[in-house]
Amino acid sequence: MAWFPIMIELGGRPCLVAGGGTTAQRKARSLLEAGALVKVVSLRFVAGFDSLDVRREARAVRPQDVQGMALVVDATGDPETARQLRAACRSAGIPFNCAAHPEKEDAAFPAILRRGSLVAGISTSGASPAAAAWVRDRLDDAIPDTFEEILTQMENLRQRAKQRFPEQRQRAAFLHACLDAALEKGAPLTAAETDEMERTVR
Ligand SMILES: C[C@@]1(CC(=O)O)c2cc3[nH]c(cc4nc(cc5[nH]c(cc(n2)[C@H]1CCC(=O)O)[C@@](C)(CC(=O)O)[C@@H]5CCC(=O)O)C(CC(=O)O)=C4CCC(=O)O)c(CCC(=O)O)c3CC(=O)O
Ligand SMILES: NC(=O)C1=CN([C@@H]2O[C@H](COP(=O)(O)OP(=O)(O)OC[C@H]3O[C@@H](n4cnc5c(N)ncnc54)[C@H](O)[C@@H]3O)[C@@H](O)[C@H]2O)C=CC1
Repeated sequence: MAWFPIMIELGGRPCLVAGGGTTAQRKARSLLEAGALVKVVSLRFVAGFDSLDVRREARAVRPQDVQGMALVVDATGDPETARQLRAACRSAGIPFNCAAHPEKEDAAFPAILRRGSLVAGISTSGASPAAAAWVRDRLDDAIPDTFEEILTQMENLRQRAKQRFPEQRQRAAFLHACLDAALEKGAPLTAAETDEMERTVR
């Protein structure tokens, strides 16, 4: 296995989940957290779907269902359904995730950590989803509670650095110095502290 991690924009984009079991429920929730418009087609649905903001269709899934989707997830556990959906996705150029047969998929779900703008996806190349989740949880423990606020400040400081420093080298030095100082302090810097950083770098 040699998987390449890539971030894909799913906000406001339609995604199909085939199957209505607990695995489909977890995949659907994960897609909703990314802002996707989720349609779930399944013969039956577990009760957990009642609290999810998805469009449900109670029927067998068909290859035509993949049309117009940004991503398709098969969580039916049925090899023939997986084969048909994968073929339909392949010919339409749509990324396909198969919960039960990783060897048949083009895309896998990692264990995900979200903290404001931070998104981390951890994979073990299919070896152990439990181990991927364990690494995600350790990462979660290691990142301070204030990280989200610091990240918001860093986003603003990047705009400021682009305006104030003509050279990339200065911009990078300023941004690294601000990040190190904020993490050391455990909170976003004050205006006086960022002004001081700017003077130091000049
Ligand atoms: C290849 C991959 C394809 C994909 O689903 O995209 C895949 C495949 C399979 N998973 C199986 C089982 C379980 N998976 C989970 C949970 C998660 N599985 C996830 C991802 C992936 N699972 C992809 C690779 C990820 C990587 O590279 O590491 C996570 C990270 C993300 C997510 O699903 O959203 C999420 C943790 C999320 C979290 O905690 O946040 C649990 C629940 C638990 O752990 O309690 C169990 C039951 C316990 C167990 O079996 O360990 C089986 C065997 C099924 C069987 O036995 O019938 C297969 C098929 C096979 O391997 O053959
Ligand atoms: N990737 C992962 O993280 C995990 C994958 N799995 C695998 O994923 C598969 C699904 O797991 P569960 O949700 O526990 O199974 P499940 O049997 O509870 O759910 C399967 C769902 O698919 C529906 N379905 C079956 N054939 C269909 C069809 N042709 N059209 C529409 N709907 C159809 C069923 O009505 C049911 O709702 C299993 O094969 C399991 O081995 C299981 C756990 C985790």
